[in-house]
Amino acid sequence: MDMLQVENVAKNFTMHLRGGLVLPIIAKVSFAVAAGECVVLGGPSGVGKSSILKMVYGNYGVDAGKIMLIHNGQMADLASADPRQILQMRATTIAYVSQFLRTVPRVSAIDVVAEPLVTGGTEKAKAQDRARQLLARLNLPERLWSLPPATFSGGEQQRVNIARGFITDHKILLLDEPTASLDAKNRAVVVALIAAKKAQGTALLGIFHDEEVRQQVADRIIDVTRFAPDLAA
Ligand SMILES: Nc1ncnc2c1ncn2[C@@H]1O[C@H](COP(=O)(O)OP(=O)(O)OP(=O)(O)O)[C@@H](O)[C@H]1O
Repeated sequence: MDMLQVENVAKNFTMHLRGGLVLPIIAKVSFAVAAGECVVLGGPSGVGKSSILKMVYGNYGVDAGKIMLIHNGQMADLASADPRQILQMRATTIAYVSQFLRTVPRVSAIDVVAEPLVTGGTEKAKAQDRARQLLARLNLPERLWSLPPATFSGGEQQRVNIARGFITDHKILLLDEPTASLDAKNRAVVVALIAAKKAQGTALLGIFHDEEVRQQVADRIIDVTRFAPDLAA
């Protein structure tokens, strides 16, 4: 069953500082991701992979097309959803591991990780237990768990970010280079966590530059070059 269907999506960027110049980035982006499948976006740097992920998460607006997902048992179009609806979709349906953790002052790593579960109504102590399990699995030293991640290393912050993205049972999980700053041992943990999500029926859509990781996780690779806009039109 398709959990996510991207249909004829297009994205332009308008350069307001350059007299409103419109840059077409991608067009006619169409693909689907089924439950239990990991689809990887491929293609050269600058081709639009991150832009697609940001549109699917609602961070970037969409200039044309639809982003259909099963939300609360019904098909819904994220591309035309209002901000309040997008936040509801993020609370229950669609999760995202960004390239970099956005740290919040004075919030401990455990609470940063537990927050998406608490927001979804899980009791705080239970959410923190789950957060501890994930941080241990990702080999984050226990002495760091109660500290705010602002001073953590790049790889430590990324592991907090991964734990936060993987803690819920959302049916769609977006991954923007989750293994980029990790060592081999922790890359292998992330590959195993992805396999577990697939086995649970999660639909995963991601960007992985590491060829070995990509081969291990991808059921299908979509070359985004094929969505380059037809500039002759
Ligand atoms: N907010 C923005 N404003 C203007 N142009 C943007 C914006 N975001 C992305 N772009 C442009 O859109 C194009 C696609 O960028 P995107 O980050 O999606 O590519 P990518 O395939 O993910 O690249 P990489 O592999 O290097 O991360 C690039 O030419 C980029 O400069």
